[in-house]
Amino acid sequence: MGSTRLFLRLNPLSPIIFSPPTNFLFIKPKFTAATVSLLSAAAAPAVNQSLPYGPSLLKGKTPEIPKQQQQLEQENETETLFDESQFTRIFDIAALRVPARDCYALESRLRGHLLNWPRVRNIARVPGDEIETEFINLLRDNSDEDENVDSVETEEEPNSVLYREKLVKSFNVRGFVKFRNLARISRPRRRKRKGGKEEKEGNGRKEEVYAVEVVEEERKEMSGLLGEEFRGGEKWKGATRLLLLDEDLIDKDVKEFPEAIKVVLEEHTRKNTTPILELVRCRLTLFYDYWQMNDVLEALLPKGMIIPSAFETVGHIAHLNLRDEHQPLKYLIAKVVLDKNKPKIQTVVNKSDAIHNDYRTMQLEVLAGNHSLVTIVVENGLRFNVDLATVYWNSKLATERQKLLSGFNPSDVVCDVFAGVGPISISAAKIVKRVYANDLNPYAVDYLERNSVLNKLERKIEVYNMDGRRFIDAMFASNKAQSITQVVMNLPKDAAEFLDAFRGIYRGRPKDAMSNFPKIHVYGFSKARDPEFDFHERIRIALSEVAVNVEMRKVRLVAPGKWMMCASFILPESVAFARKSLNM
Ligand SMILES: C[S@@+](CC[C@H](N)C(=O)[O-])C[C@H]1O[C@@H](n2cnc3c(N)ncnc32)[C@H](O)[C@@H]1O
Repeated sequence: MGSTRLFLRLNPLSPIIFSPPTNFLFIKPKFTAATVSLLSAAAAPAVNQSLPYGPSLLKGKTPEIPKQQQQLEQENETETLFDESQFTRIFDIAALRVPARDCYALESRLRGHLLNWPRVRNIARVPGDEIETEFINLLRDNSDEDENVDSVETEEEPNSVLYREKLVKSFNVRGFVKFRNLARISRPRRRKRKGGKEEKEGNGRKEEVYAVEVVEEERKEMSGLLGEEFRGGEKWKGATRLLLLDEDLIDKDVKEFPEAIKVVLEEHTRKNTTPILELVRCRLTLFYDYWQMNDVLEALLPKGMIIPSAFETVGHIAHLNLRDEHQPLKYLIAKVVLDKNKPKIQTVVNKSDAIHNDYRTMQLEVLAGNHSLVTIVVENGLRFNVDLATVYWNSKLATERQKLLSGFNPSDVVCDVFAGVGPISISAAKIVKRVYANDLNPYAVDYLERNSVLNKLERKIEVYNMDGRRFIDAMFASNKAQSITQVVMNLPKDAAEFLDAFRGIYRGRPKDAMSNFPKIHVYGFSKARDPEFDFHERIRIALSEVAVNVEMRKVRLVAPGKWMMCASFILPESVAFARKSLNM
C-alpha cells in the first residue's frame, strides 16, 4: 500500500480576516476525497475569557491573508505538510514609549505590570526609535526647554552639594550615562533585530519569532489622567523604547491602571515640561517560530491523541518511538520536532521495529531532515563517532557507564567482551592500565578503533573482532590472563549465557601460578517479579556453580515490568579450574 501523506492547510473557504483561526487537516485529494478535520476544537481559538494568562494559540487573531497568497499556498501545498502561517497570532497590547536610556530602570520598576511573556522581551524596539545624534543636537539648539540629555557638563560649575547631585543623575542602572558602551561590554550579545522584529538564527535560515508594531497613540486618555499640561510625546529628543504592558491593560482606561504605572507617569510629567512618556497601542505578532513543540503538536494532532513530545537524542539525531496511532501523521510530527529543535537536531528518525539482530542495531526510518545517521556523541568529555545504521549506541546508559567506571582503578586491566564502538572501553582506558576491547560487529570494531584514536587513547586499547565466547577463551589462555582484573559483559539480552565460557579457563595450569581471579560485571534483562533472584539463578546455571557471591543492582526499567540488571562477582576458583564446558 502506498503511503498516505497528510497535509494541513487553512480552509480556503473559511473567512479569515481577524477571525479566530480554524485549522483543518486535509488528506490530499490525490489519495482520497475525504476531508478530515483532525484538528480538535481546542485548536480553533475562540474568544474565550477563561483562557489562562500568557500567550496561547487559542488566543489572539489570525492575520489577513491576501487572496493571491492563498492561491499560491494552495498550489505549493504538495511541498509542505502544513501551513506555518496558520500559527501566526496577533495580540493587541498597550505599551509605554520611554526614553531609551531610562528603559532598564523603568523595566525593573514596573516589572510586575509588564507583559512578562516567555521569549518576548518586555522592552521592544520599533523602526525609527533611534534618533541620530545630529538630529538630537538640532532639536536641542531649537529648544529653550531643559531636557535631561547629558546636561552636566554644559552647566556652570555648581557648588559641591549641587555638583554631587548632578553627578548622581548622570548614572543610571546601566552605569555612567556618558559611557554607555561600558555597560554593554558585560552584556551578552543581542540577537540581530530588524526594526521591531525578534529573530534567531536556526539552521542557516532566519527565523522570525515575533514582531512589535505601534498601531496608534493614546494621548487623550493620558491627558485626562495627568492634567492639561500633559502633551504626550509631541517631541522626542532622543532614542526611545517601548515597555510592553500587562496584556490585561489593553482595554483599560489609564485611570484604572495600577498605581505603580500612574506614579511613574505623573512623576515624569511633573519633572518635565514636555512629558517624556507616552502610552501607545501596539500589535504583537507571534509567528510559527515562537511557539514551542508541544504548542504546535497539540494544535495539529487530533484531540485526545498522546503528544509525542519526548525523544532520545544521539548527536544530531532525534530518535522517536511513535505509537501506531501516530503512523499516519509521522512526517508531520517529525517536521515539528525538527523545526523546534534546530540547530541541535538535524535528523528525525523513528525506530520502526524492536531490535532483533545480533549487532543490536535499530531499524530506523528517517522522517525529516538530512538522511545521515553518522553522528558524533560527546559523553563524559570523550567523543564517539557512531553510525546508527550499522552499530549500537544508547545514550541512556551514560550514567550506568559512569557507575561501573567508578569501581575501576589505575592498576586494573579490563576486558570488554561486547564493546560496541567503545563507550566503556575508551572511558575505562582513561583510568586503567590497559583495555582489551572486542565486538563481533566489524563496523563497531572499525568505529571503536577510530574512536580510540579520536580520543588519543589508542596506545592503551587493543581491539579484537570475534565472538565473545572465543574472545574470553583466547584472553584467558594467553599470558594476559593473570593481568586481567575486570571483565565487562554488556549484552543484556544474553550475556549471562556466555558465562559458561569461564568454566575451566585455568584448567590444567598450576593453581599457585593462577592465583588472580577477575571481577566479572554482567548485564541482563529480567521480567520476573523478583529480578534479583531471577538473574542470580541464570548466572548460577550458566556457571554450573551453586554458591556465587553476587552484588546485584537494578540499572533501569527498560519497559513496563522489565528490568536491566547488573551483577558483579569475583570468578570463583572452582569455576576457573572446573572441567571445560561442552559448548566450547
Ligand atoms: C548492547 S551492545 C553494547 C555495546 C557497548 N558496550 C555499549 O555500551 O554501547 C552489545 C554489543 O555486543 C555485540 N555482540 C553481539 N553478539 C556478540 C557476540 N556473540 N560476540 C561479541 N560481540 C557481540 C554487538 O555487536 C553490540 O555491539
